[in-house]
Amino acid sequence: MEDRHAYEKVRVNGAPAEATLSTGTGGGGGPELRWRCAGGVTAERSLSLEADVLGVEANGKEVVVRAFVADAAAASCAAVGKRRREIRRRKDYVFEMAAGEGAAAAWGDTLRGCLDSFGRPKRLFVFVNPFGGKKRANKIYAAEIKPLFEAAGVQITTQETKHRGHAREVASSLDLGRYDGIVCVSGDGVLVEVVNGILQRTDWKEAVKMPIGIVPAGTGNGMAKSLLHAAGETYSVSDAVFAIIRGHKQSLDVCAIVQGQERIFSVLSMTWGLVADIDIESEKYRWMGSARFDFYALVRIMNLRRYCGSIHFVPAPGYEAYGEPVTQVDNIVERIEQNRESPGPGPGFSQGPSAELERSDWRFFDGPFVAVWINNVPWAAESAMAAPEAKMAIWM
Ligand SMILES: Nc1ncnc2c1ncn2[C@@H]1O[C@H](COP(=O)(O)OP(=O)(O)OP(=O)(O)O)[C@@H](O)[C@H]1O
Repeated sequence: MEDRHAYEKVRVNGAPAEATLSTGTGGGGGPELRWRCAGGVTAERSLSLEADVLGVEANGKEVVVRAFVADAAAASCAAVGKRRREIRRRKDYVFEMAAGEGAAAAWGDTLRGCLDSFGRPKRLFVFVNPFGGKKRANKIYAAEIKPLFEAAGVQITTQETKHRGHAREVASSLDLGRYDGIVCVSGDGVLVEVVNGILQRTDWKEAVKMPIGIVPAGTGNGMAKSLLHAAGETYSVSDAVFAIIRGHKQSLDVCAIVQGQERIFSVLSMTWGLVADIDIESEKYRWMGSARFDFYALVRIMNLRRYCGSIHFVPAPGYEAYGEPVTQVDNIVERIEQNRESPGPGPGFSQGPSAELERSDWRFFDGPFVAVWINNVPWAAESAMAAPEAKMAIWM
C-alpha cells in the first residue's frame, strides 16, 4: 500500500505541536501518528496504530486517541528486578486540530479506517468464572478488562458461569454468527469446557474456527502464559486483553481422550498420577491461589504413589530413540478404532483428529509410573514450564 502523510498543526493534550498521520505500509513501519511539541524541547513522540492504539473518537475539533502504551518509568522500575518487562498503561491523547472540525473528522475517518483494516474482533462473548483462582475474576473483569474493551470499542456480551459445566452448555448452543470470538476470564478449566462445548455441536467443523481467547483469572493459567510467551508478550491480565483486542491468533492441536463411555477434548495437558493428584486433591486449598499447587506437590512428593500401566506413543521427529519398539501394532490400532466409535458428547460431535495409525512407528513405556504428564503447550501453569519443546507458532 502506498504511504500517505497528513500534516496538521495541533494541540496534543493542550501543548502546541505539529503532527503527522502516516498510513499504509510502504515505509515498512505500518500506520503511525507522530508529533513534536513546539519549541522542540521534548523529543518527537509516536504511536503505532497497530501496536499502541485501542480506539479513536472524533469529537468537534478534537480527535481522541485511546492508547495502551509502554510506560518508561514503570519499565525502569521493573528492570530493578531480574528481567526487564514492558509495562503498558492506558493513556488518552487528545489532538485538537487548528484547522477545525473538518480536519478532525478527516483524521478520525482515516484512523478508524486503519484500525478496521487490522481485522480486529468487534463483538466478543465473554465468560467470567467467579469461582476460578482466588475468586477475583469479577473484580479483575470490572477493573482491568472491561475498560480496555470499552476503550477499543468492542461490543461485549458477558456471561458469568454459574456452575461446573455451564460454559460447556452455553458454548454448545451459542449463536456464533453474532460474535467474532469467545473470551474466557478464567483458568484453564473454563477454556477446556468451551472447547468441549464447541466440539459437541453438530456444526463443529465450522464452529471450531471461532477464535477463543483467555485472560488469566484462575489458578494455573497455563494456556494464557503459553500464548503470551509465544507471542513475546508480558504475562499479565491487561496484556492478554490487549492481545485479544489486536486479534492475535494461534492455532492449537486438540487431543481426544476416551475413558470408559466418556470422551473429552484437551488443549492444554493430560496428566495421570502425581500431577493429576496434586491438581484434584489440592482443591480444598483453593484459597491459597497458585501456591496450593506448590504446597500440595510437597505433600505428595513426600508420599509418592506408583501407578501401573503402559504408554504407547508415536515419537515426534528427533525422539525416535525413546521407549521400546512395538511389534504388535494391530492391537493398538484396533483399540484406538474402538475408542473412535465409542459414544460421544453430542449428536454430531467431533471424533477427534485422525492419523495414519498403522503406518506409524509406535513405541512404548511400561510402568509403574510416578507421573505421566503430556503437554500440548510449553507452560502447564504460569509457574511451571513443563514442556519447553512443545511447539507453538504464533500468528499475528
Ligand atoms: N459458579 C461456579 N461455581 C463453581 N464452579 C464453577 C463455577 N463456574 C465455573 N466453575 C468451574 O470452576 C472450575 C475451575 O475453573 P477455572 O479453570 O476457571 O479456575 P482454576 O481451576 O482456578 O484455574 P486453572 O484451571 O487454570 O488451574 C471449572 O472446571 C468450572 O467448571
